[in-house]
Amino acid sequence: EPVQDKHALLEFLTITRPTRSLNWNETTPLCKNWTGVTCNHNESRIIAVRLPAIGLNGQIPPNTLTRLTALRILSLRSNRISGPFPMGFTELKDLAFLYLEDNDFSGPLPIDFSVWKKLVGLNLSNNRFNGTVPVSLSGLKRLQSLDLANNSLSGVVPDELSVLSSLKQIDLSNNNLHGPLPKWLLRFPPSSYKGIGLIPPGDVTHFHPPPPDQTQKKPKPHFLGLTKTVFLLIIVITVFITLLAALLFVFALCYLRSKLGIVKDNKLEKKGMMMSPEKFELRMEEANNRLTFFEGCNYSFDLEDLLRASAEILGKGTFGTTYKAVLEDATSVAVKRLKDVAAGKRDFEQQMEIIGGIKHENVVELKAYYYSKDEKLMVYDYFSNGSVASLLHGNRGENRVPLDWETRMKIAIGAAKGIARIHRENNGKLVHGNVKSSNIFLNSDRNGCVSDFGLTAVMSALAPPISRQAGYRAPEVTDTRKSSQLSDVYSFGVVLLELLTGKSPIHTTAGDEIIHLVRWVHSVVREEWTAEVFDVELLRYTNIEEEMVEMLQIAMSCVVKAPDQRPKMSDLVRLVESVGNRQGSLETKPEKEASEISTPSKT
Ligand SMILES: Nc1ncnc2c1ncn2[C@@H]1O[C@H](COP(=O)(O)OP(=O)(O)OP(=O)(O)O)[C@@H](O)[C@H]1O
Repeated sequence: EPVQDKHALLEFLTITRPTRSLNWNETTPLCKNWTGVTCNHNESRIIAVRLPAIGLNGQIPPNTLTRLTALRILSLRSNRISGPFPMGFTELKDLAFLYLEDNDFSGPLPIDFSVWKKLVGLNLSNNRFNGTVPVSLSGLKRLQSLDLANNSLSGVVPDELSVLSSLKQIDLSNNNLHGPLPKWLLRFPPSSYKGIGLIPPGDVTHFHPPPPDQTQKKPKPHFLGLTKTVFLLIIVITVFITLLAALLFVFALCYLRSKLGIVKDNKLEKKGMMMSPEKFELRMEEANNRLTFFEGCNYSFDLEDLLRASAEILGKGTFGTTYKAVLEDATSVAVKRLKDVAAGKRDFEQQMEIIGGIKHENVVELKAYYYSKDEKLMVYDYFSNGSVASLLHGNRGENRVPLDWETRMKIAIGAAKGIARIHRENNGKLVHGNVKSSNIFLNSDRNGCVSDFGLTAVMSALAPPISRQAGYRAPEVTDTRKSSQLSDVYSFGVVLLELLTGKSPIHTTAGDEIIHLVRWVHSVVREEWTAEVFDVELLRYTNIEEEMVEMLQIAMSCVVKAPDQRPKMSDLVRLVESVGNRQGSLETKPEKEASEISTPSKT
């Protein structure tokens, strides 16, 4: 463990006291546990510190972070750090990425940037830096992205920066820069230098008074009148052209914004794609929004990190698409990208607060969310073992590991407890709204825990029914907003049937007949062929029949048509637990191989 680096960070923490608490502790292993900190391969040095939006205030204390001389990534963005650019950073010669944007830094930029020869990304935007753009930036041969937007930089844009051949993005917009627009800057989009007084070559909109004509005689009164008219005419024409240009600019901006929406959408869906900081900046300007983390969340990344992360689609569901995102520091998270959100920002945020406020071992915790006009995201821990749906129905090949009875019971008990917990929230009014096996995961104790709840309240009422959900949907639920706690009970009953039968809620037979699980179970039970209902994979256990039948009865009581005849979730916890806790149930061992079993059949 890098002890020296650890002390430097602890000193930094003691002095700065961020408003969001960090889990940095002298006694815990830094490289494994500390939020926002990444070590090198052999854990001898810290190579990355990412502390975005943790409420850092005041100046960076000297001789703290600057002792982390192996640092390659430093992100202190989106805090309230003030004071001059920390000159001690010259010690951090290995820095490849420096993110200090969205702070309150002021004063001039360092004169000599050549000390950070390895810099690839530099973002100092949205501060109050003044002075000139340092010529020494031209020495950063690896620099790919430079963002100095929204500061008070003045002077001209140095022509010397033309040598930055690796530069892919630059943003100098909204500064007090003036003078001619350097030719090299023209290879970047106009948004890179919008809002500054640079004069494009051959600009006709700038009025240059004609040089005084020495040979001209003193103008006669009528001639003077005519000059005035011409002068006024020029002013009118100039004003007209300027207005026209402004109008065109606004149109162009709107067009660009709508375009960016599409670009971003596509990118998110492509693995490993990155959104350019300048486009991102524009989006952020538009939304003025950040990821909102819930208390106790030990993640330390922000939206930009998330958008940069490599992403893989896990699946498309009722409320949107879920991605697995792998961040720079190898953390994996599941990001749900919602579609058809009807709620406004305030209602959405309120609902997220309700959802994120639930901390329970059987409820998948919402870690963070994001809301903007065009994008609504929810961030969860990623469950690498997959959902109960994939454990039950996935991998039918040779190396399939059947889900044993003990695990199925733990899933049922855990899910019941989780849903019951959700039903107690918001004065007992919160509805899960989407109980199904693909929304149930195994927690660290291999108990079921439920996810993807509380969304019906914010979604559009017209969400089209999706067949996969249809199998779980109670008959009275004609659109997703009509979900209730009793319709959750119905869906939970379907999950129980799924666990007992090993069949999907809607599936097709070999003869392409569509089978609705609830109806099928009803028909089989009615004909008193109950044993035929159970999953073949369960029939190898000889001492669980009674429990299976009891569970089947519980499941059937949940899926009755009349909502008020269904049990409450709190009752179900007791019922399911009483079956699960039965002596022997949780220690059942298979006694027969699946191949030895002959299932009862209708004859
Ligand atoms: N936190 C997570 N970790 C791992 N996989 C997840 C996570 N959240 C969702 N998934 C998986 O991603 C896929 C898509 O999930 P999503 O919730 O978007 O759709 P769904 O569960 O199929 O339908 P619905 O939107 O109706 O819940 C599913 O297979 C789901 O199990």
